[in-house]
Amino acid sequence: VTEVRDDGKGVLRECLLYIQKHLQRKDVNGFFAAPVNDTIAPGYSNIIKEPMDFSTMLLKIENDTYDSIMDYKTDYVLMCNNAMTYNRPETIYYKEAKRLLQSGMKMLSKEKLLSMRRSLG
Ligand SMILES: COc1ccc(C(=O)NC2CCC2)cc1-c1cc(C(C)=O)n2cccnc12
Repeated sequence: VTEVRDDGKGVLRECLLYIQKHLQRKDVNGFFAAPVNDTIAPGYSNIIKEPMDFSTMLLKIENDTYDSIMDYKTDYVLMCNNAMTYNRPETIYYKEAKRLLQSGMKMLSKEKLLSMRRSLG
């Protein structure tokens, strides 16, 4: 049996792709699928200094930019917080961001990650 020598980044990439697939499924309208631009959101680039969206996070996963799941979680929280900063609480974007944040924190909870790490061996 040839032992699969992994540089470690491969395992992390697989985990992150799995996590992103499940988290992005919650974004049914695709509001977080691509960068927000000033045309659909007036003044967005003046208010949000560090934009983030799922397509950018996917690129970072594929380029092995993240060095841990917690590193990925930082971008995920940033994406949700941006939406809760720019949009008023009564908007669909704020409400979706709040929902994404809650479901994401369950998936990215310490317990969950520990059990995932244990199952990966
Ligand atoms: C990639 O971002 C988007 C893509 C598509 C849509 C969209 O289909 N909007 C229609 C639903 C009512 C208009 C909205 C957004 C969108 C996301 C956001 C976020 C995430 O703040 N946003 C804020 C204000 C206005 N539009 C948006």
